[in-house]
Amino acid sequence: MVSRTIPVDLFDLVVFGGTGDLARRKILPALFKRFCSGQMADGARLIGASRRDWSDADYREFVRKSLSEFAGELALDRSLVETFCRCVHYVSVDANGPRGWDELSGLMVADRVRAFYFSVDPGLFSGLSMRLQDHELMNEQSRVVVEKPFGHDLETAQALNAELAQHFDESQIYRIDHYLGKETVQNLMAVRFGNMLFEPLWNAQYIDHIQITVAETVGVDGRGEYYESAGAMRDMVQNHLMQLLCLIAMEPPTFFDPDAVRDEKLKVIRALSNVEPHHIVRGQYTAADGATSYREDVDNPRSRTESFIALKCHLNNWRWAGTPFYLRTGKRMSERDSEITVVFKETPHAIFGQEAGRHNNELTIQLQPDEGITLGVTIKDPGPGGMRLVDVPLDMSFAEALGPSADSPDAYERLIMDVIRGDQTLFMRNDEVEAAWAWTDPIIRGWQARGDAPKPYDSYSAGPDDATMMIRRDGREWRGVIN
Ligand SMILES: NC(=O)C1=CN([C@@H]2O[C@H](COP(=O)(O)OP(=O)(O)OC[C@H]3O[C@@H](n4cnc5c(N)ncnc54)[C@H](OP(=O)(O)O)[C@@H]3O)[C@@H](O)[C@H]2O)C=CC1
Ligand SMILES: O=C1O[C@H](COP(=O)(O)O)[C@@H](O)[C@H](O)[C@H]1O
Repeated sequence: MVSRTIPVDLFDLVVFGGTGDLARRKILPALFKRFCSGQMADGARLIGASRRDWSDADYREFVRKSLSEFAGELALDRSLVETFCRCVHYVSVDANGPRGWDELSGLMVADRVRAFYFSVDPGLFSGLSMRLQDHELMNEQSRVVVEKPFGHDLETAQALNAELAQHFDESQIYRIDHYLGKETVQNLMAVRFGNMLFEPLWNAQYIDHIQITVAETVGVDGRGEYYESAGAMRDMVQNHLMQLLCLIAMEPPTFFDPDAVRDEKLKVIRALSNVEPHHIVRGQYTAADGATSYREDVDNPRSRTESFIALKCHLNNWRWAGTPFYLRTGKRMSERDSEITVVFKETPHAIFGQEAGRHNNELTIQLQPDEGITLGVTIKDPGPGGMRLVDVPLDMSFAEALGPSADSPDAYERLIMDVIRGDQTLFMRNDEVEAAWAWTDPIIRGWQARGDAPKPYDSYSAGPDDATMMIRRDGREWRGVIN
């Protein structure tokens, strides 16, 4: 089942790195699903580009395999797959040399949107940008899509921004953070700014603290080399968790338009305080339950890279002064669970007495799996036992509440269509990315200077005990299934 939508303008989507892992697992299936939904107008094309000497037919075969593996039931419909494949082309292009550029140029059609997706190593961005310009491939409706990682630190991110700015206008650059394309993440904005109910209470006066957890059961899989140089802080916190924090904490933008939203997010990042060393716990998974250790996975018996991080931070602004934000993310944890929990303060006075129990309302925004939003409300425990209080959930499971139309498109489906529509709201601006690095860098430099080693934790566990102790010292507990 795919959500049907009106077609976007006619486009050519050129995927540099079209034969790579990301294209195979995410980009091609996402485009196919949008095709099935009727969102790709007749004549729109996907053009795969990479060095290998393939024909259209070879690439179509690659696309068929990708769809059968990653596009679910839709890919069982062979006539759909074959009709889609007729929109698919391939050019052999070298980002670092002259090969293929004239051919690519010759393939382009005037008067349609051109999106150039850089799904390659960031070391190739410069060559691609230069050649796109030299071959006059950019028209007034052209965009470039840039994958993560966007830099390794502030300095490299600034250099990358400067490099891109030499060739493209900021309005043409779409920096992907796929978390922003997740349906529930967008719903977070709808819930906050589409209801009168929450916003008056959305501040330090009523909110005790906020938790953001993004836990994965997978390890680093085949990405050991990249991950060794990144770790959880650069891989997840600097971008995905930061974006979630922004959306939960930002002021209401005046309009739902790209710059209004990104201006507000930027203010949040700039308001982040430095993180004290004792408010950070780094961990590294060890072998357990038949699973390999992190060090085995990355083939480095001395690795000090973190596969888990938990930290407490504050926002230095009027709305949030005094409200801690607890962030944690890790690989090889006991469950796949991404959620944000907003824990409200207790009522100021316990009219039913302490023996009735006191409770905090909690708003839980579940990103994955099973997207939904739950509000914990305190009621009387039923029965004749007197006034005892109990929490019950007011549940907004999207699938139950909205039926089949709640079927969420994958983040890449949404984001690729936004690129074609020319809507940058869910993409990161240059200053946002740099501000995120400016906050991240001193934290990393701090633990490097102290020589801190990550704490070991068992694969498929809740992470290091120190993370539990960190929040417990504040008289609080991690929420959700991992605690
Ligand atoms: N895979 C993932 O899950 C994720 C990946 N990313 C990012 O996406 C980008 C791509 O990752 P991924 O797909 O995994 O990488 P892969 O190594 O699987 O693919 C790299 C692609 O680049 C092509 N390529 C390499 N050199 C050149 C060149 N000189 N000119 C033209 N094409 C070239 C390769 O094809 P050929 O060898 O034929 O040229 C291949 O298609 C990276 O920046 C990565 O960090 C981001 C999030 C998740
Ligand atoms: O960007 C990344 O995200 C994935 C997690 O994405 P999700 O959509 O499956 O939650 C993570 O595994 C990867 O390490 C990171 O680079």
